[in-house]
Parts: sequence; structure tokens; C-alpha cells
Amino acid sequence: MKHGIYYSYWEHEWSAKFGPYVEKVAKLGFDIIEVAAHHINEYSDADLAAINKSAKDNGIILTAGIGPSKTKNLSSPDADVRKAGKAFFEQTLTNVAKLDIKTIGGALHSYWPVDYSKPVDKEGDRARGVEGIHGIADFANNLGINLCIEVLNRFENHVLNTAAEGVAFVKEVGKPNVKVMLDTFHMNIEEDSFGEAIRTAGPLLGHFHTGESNRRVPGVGRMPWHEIGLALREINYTGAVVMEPFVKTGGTIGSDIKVWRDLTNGADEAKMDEDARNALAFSRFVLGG
Ligand SMILES: O=C(CO)[C@@H](O)[C@H](O)[C@H](O)CO
Ligand SMILES: [Mn+2]
Repeated sequence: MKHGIYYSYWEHEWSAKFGPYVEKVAKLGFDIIEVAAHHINEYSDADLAAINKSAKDNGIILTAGIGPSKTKNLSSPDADVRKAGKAFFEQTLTNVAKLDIKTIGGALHSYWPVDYSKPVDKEGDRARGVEGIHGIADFANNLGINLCIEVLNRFENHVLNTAAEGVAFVKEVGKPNVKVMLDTFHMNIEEDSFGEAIRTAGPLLGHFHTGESNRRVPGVGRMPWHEIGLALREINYTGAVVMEPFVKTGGTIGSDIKVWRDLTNGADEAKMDEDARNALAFSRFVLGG
């Protein structure tokens, strides 16, 4: 098991440059940095090559996260949007591969966060989502990338809210590089049992996000970490465990995640680094790796 952190912990914008965080995360002792792929198509080949070299020099593996926008939604009822979504993913995956990234996770099958001001068509969106992911799976596989479909809570997405729904979706897609992704923050809202949800995903679990129920770093709240660690060991999970703390207000990150109060307790960057370091030690101890 390898441990990582989403660099958005320190930032306010999904567009924030991730290059400078590779060395920082390595110094904190992490194995992985998760980067936002939302704006990766704006990086030049030279930027990507420099980041890849920095990752190799620092012994860091990269993974990618993404919440596709409404205009890139693979499950949209509008065929032109689905087409734009496919083209966006092909370009994004091509650039992601330049960083030797093998895992991209998020609501790849849909868009995020969902606009609930209009009625949603869960069955239709799900069916189009299966087709959309099926349509980009081989392209990703040829680049050696796994597509990890994140199960999100009801307030953020309607298509997949539980591990069981995620598993059924992934089985219907039926491609070896399409996997289920779970996140303790979302599981805490939707699952009856953390252990059972992880066991339900079993060998299909491709990526795992961690965070407390208020999205602070692991170890400071009331998430049942021992139960989660036992279940991950039980299914012999050897993939990435990436903490995804969101603690700062402001910017598009603050508004998409709905952080309306400072969850850092007024921490400066050094204190935020220390919190991340402590959360890593806690995660290695309680989850393994
Ligand atoms: O859990 C979430 C959102 O609540 C994330 O994994 C998200 O999809 C990604 O961070 C977007 O970049
Ligand atoms: Mn997540």
C-alpha cells in the first residue's frame, strides 16, 4: 500500500500549478502526490517533462484526480457534450500519461459537482455513463492508465452513491482497467458499514481517498479507521491510499467542496505541513503500508 496526498489541500484553485508540490510532499514522507487533471491540457510538454523528472528525482509517484465540468460530461443527454467530453478525456489522458500516471480517479462517468436546480435522470445518466467510460477505456488502457470511478455522496452526484452501485457500474462497463474508487468522506454519508462497502468493492477497488467526516486530515476525527484498515487488509488492497483533506475556505475549491469555515484552526503553512505529516504517520500505522 502506498500513501499520498492531494495537493489541493494547500490551494484554493483547481488550476493551481502542482509542480512545486512534488518536492514538498516527498519531504513530508509521502509516496504519492495526487494532482488535479482539470487543467493539465494547459501545461506544455516541457512543463510536464520537468515535473516528471522532479517526481523521479524525489522518488514520488503521481496519481490524478478530476471532477469533469458540465461541458465535458460523458453522460450528458446532449450528444455534442458527450463528444466534447470524449475529446477532452483523450487529450487529458494523453497528457496524464506524460507524467507516468497510472491512475486517474473522480466522477469520470458524469460531471461534478452536480447541478440539482433541475430534475436529474439517474437511469439515463447511468446508461450513458457506462457507454462513455466504455468508449474511453481502451484509449486509457493503451496508455497504461486505470480509470477509477469515484462513488460520491448524494449531494455531489446522483449516479453512484454506494460501493454496490459502483461495483455494478464497473462490471457493466466490463473493462479490466476500469475500477471502483471509494472515499471515506462519501462512505460516511451513504454506507451502512465501512467494512462491508470495502469488501463489496473487493478486487475491483482501484483507488481509495481518505479524510475525516468534515474533510480534515485522517486521525483527528471520528472515522472508524481500524475497521477501514482491517477491511483493506482483508481484501489485500495494495493500491494507493490518498488523503484528500479540504480545510480552507475560498476559491473554486472552497466553493465546490463547500468549505464555509476555516477548518485549519488558523494554521500557517508550516502547521498545515505538520498536520499532513502526522496524518501520514497515523495512516501508515492504522491502514498499513
Ligand atoms: O471526493 C471528491 C469530491 O468530493 C474528489 O475526489 C473530487 O472528485 C476530486 O477531488 C475533484 O478533483
Ligand atoms: Mn474523493
